[in-house]
Amino acid sequence: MPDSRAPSATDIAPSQSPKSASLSATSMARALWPFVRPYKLVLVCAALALVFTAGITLSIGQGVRLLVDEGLTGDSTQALSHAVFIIMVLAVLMALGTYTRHYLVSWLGERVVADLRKAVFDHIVTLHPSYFETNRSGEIMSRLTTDTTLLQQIIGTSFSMALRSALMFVGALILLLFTNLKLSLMVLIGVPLVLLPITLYGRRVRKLSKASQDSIADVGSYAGEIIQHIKTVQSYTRERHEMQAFSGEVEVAFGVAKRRVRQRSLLIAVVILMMFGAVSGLILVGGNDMIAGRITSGDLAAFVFYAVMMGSAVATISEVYSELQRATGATERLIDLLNVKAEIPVSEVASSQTAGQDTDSKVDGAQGEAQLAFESVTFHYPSRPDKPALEELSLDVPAGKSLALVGPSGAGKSTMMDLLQRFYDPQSGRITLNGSDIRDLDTVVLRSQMAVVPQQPALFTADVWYNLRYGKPDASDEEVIAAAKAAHAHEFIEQLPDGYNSHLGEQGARLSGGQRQRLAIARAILKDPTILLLDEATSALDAESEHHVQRALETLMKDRTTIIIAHRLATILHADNIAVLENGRLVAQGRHQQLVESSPLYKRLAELQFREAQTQES
Ligand SMILES: Nc1ncnc2c1ncn2[C@@H]1O[C@H](COP(=O)(O)OP(=O)(O)OP(=O)(O)O)[C@@H](O)[C@H]1O
Repeated sequence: MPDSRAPSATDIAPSQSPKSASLSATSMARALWPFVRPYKLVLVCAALALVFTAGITLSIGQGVRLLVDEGLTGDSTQALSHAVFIIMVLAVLMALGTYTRHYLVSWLGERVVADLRKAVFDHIVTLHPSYFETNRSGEIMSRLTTDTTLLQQIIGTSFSMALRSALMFVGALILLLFTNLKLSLMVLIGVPLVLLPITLYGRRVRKLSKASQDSIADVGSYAGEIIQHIKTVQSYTRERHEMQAFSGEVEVAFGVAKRRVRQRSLLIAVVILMMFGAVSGLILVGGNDMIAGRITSGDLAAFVFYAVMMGSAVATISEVYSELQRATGATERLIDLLNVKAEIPVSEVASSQTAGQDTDSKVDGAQGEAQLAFESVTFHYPSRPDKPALEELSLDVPAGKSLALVGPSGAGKSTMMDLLQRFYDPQSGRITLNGSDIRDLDTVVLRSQMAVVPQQPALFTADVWYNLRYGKPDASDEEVIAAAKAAHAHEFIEQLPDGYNSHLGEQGARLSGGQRQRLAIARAILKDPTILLLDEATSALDAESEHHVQRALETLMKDRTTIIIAHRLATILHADNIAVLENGRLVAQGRHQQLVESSPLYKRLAELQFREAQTQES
């Protein structure tokens, strides 16, 4: 049975350059081969079944000849039953062979595509965040779904159809030549004559079907957008307008579909006419030969059988050929995606985790005290090479102490957090953890020591348990509840419709900003990191929420090395050190009182904070 090792992105031949021009069918096969290779045995069995059924189908022609000559036109009932018996045996063998072929080939298509999807997804989650800034998520999703489905069709159906048709064509041709040379030549000339117009016409119909599919996709995305923005639509009372606009989209789709249906109906009519015309021609010539006694009626019947078989084999091959062209596009896009290099090296620990090895010891060994330092760090975002987001920045955060970052919007505060987590590496200078460059650490070892509480905490469409355990999946229920209590989240969680089993996320329970932050804080408390990266919510929380969040944060920050993008005065006042940033540079650092006296920028920012705090209190 199949080898269980599924290929990974690294199995792809490096010679496949991402910029390669449109792939040829052979290079497509070469690109996909690593995914098919583990299932060689299935492939061989499927090929055997295919050859077997093709052989049986071809021998049915001989059965037909026997049936006509001995059974139908002869006068022995025994010969008739004998001929029917042979046909039945052939039919049973064909059914068995077809079952095996169909099952194995479809299995192979599904299996290969499942592996391909996994390889693409596994690769995507290791990619650099900036990749997702330049590539739309919808496009990446469609590669995972639409492109892979197309390949499944090719591997699972079309390819075996083409192979079968090729075998049939050659087999039928040989049998024809043996039976009657004159009629065979007629077929050889007739098949292309009949197929050419059908193929050309078929291409037009296919183009229209693609247009039709596209316009249906437009209808879908139009409806999707309206549903997503339904509140805006209703509050601006645009329902009628949207109905009309949608109706317009639907009518366009109908118009395209109508043209396609008309062409397709015409194509069917043409096919019928041409096929019957060609067969009638054969019967006319062959029938004359039969009357003249040069061939038997069975020969003629077998002849027509093989001629039709050849015609449909050629038709199938031309159909598959155009599908293959669509599939090369899909393969190319998938291979390009698999070839995108992760700029930050993929973690060895993460790779061995996927391979099921024990990695806890490596990760745990890195825990302990955490002293952080930025040493003359200069960093440009890849999309902004001319403007540094951080410039010659040097800062120390002693183990267990807190550093508050303040500064106007765009000063570089979030960039510092990104660099600490190694979403990017600085172009010059270095960031150290306990004296060693974080570039020398495995990303999993580095990130496992950190917990991040972002401004807009990400909640997954799952229950509270799952969301809180995200950073520590093996935490017990008691540990989760203790973390929620420490984060002042337990009470409101209990009040949710299903308590800890309530579903959150997109369509889940609606949580306030403060509640979301407290869930994120609980998640961080549960992870129990040595380094804490906090981005305080900028939107004003109500006094009670603010109080809860502040107390939760105090619990969380205790004895941990903390870097916090501070928007609240209380946080700033309690920080061990405050760094004032402006345009990517460190302009001042110290405690609150020192800075009020020494830094005009800080003084201004602090005054704004005071004013806001006072307004909120009054
Ligand atoms: N992904 C990105 N690609 C290119 N430039 C970016 C990217 N993210 C941020 N920048 C730029 O880098 C600079 C620093 O941005 P950063 O987000 O670190 O500022 P910030 O101090 O966190 O601001 P805010 O308080 O508004 O969040 C800004 O000029 C910003 O436009």
